[in-house]
Amino acid sequence: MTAVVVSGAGRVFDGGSDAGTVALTDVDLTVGEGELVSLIGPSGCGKSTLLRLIADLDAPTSGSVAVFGKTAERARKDQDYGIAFQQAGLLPWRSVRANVELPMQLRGGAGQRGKSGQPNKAERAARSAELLALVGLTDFADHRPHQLSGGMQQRVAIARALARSPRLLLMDEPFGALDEMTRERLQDELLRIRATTGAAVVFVTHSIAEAVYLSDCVVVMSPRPGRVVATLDVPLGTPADRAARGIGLREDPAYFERVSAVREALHSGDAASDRVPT
Ligand SMILES: Nc1ncnc2c1ncn2[C@@H]1O[C@H](COP(=O)(O)OP(=O)(O)OP(=O)(O)O)[C@@H](O)[C@H]1O
Repeated sequence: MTAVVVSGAGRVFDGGSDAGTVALTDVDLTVGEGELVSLIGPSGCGKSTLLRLIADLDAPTSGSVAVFGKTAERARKDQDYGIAFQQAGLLPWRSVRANVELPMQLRGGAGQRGKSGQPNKAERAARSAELLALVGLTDFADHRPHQLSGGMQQRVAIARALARSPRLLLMDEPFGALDEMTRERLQDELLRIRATTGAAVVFVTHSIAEAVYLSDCVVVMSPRPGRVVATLDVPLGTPADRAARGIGLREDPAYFERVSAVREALHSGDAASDRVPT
């Protein structure tokens, strides 16, 4: 089943006495099961707004959003997706382990409760141990977030997003605040996590290189009002292949070719835009 289908979605923010801000117009987006799709475009083009529509943190003013064939609201209530944003957003008074276990302690949707109920304490402990091993933080389970580096905190946030084994991850510049070395390491970890979990991902980024390295498909958006100006496939192998190649992939001519193609699409989107300069 398709993970996400956005059809003709628009979002106009009410401007009070003004005409309002048209953030998105007529956006179509499809994310297949297990696929990683990046959204890239200039600042203010509506990438975060689009992600928020998928997460049901906001509603479109036109068009529709479906997540695994359900309304976005139903998918949110069923905890069908995990979210990771630029700021890790960990609870400072909780240990790393307790942060990862948090989504398992919150009540799930009706579907979730009907199926298997909430995980008990032993199940939560087993799951958090598994996830902390996945992101390489087993030795830090009892630390508090402030005792970790920014990159480690972001890994905790990713582990937390995976807690309920979602089939979909929504990530808004999750590595944006990190230095280049840490960022590349976490990109490799995300490829590995995808290879392990098979989760689909919608990934917002400003980095062309990051989008190409991680994605099966890069969706290029125009300056505001955001529209999809190009959808580029990135046939550089499965997540497992890419993770295994690591630096070799970053130096592959096929990778550079895709980086150039995305850059050209971004610039032609800029030129084609009817944006009024601000
Ligand atoms: N809650 C809101 N109220 C009014 N306008 C908003 C709101 N949220 C976003 N906007 C406007 O919608 C447009 C798109 O914003 P959005 O944050 O989605 O862009 P973005 O592409 O994610 O930007 P960036 O790359 O800088 O993070 C902007 O013009 C912004 O001012």
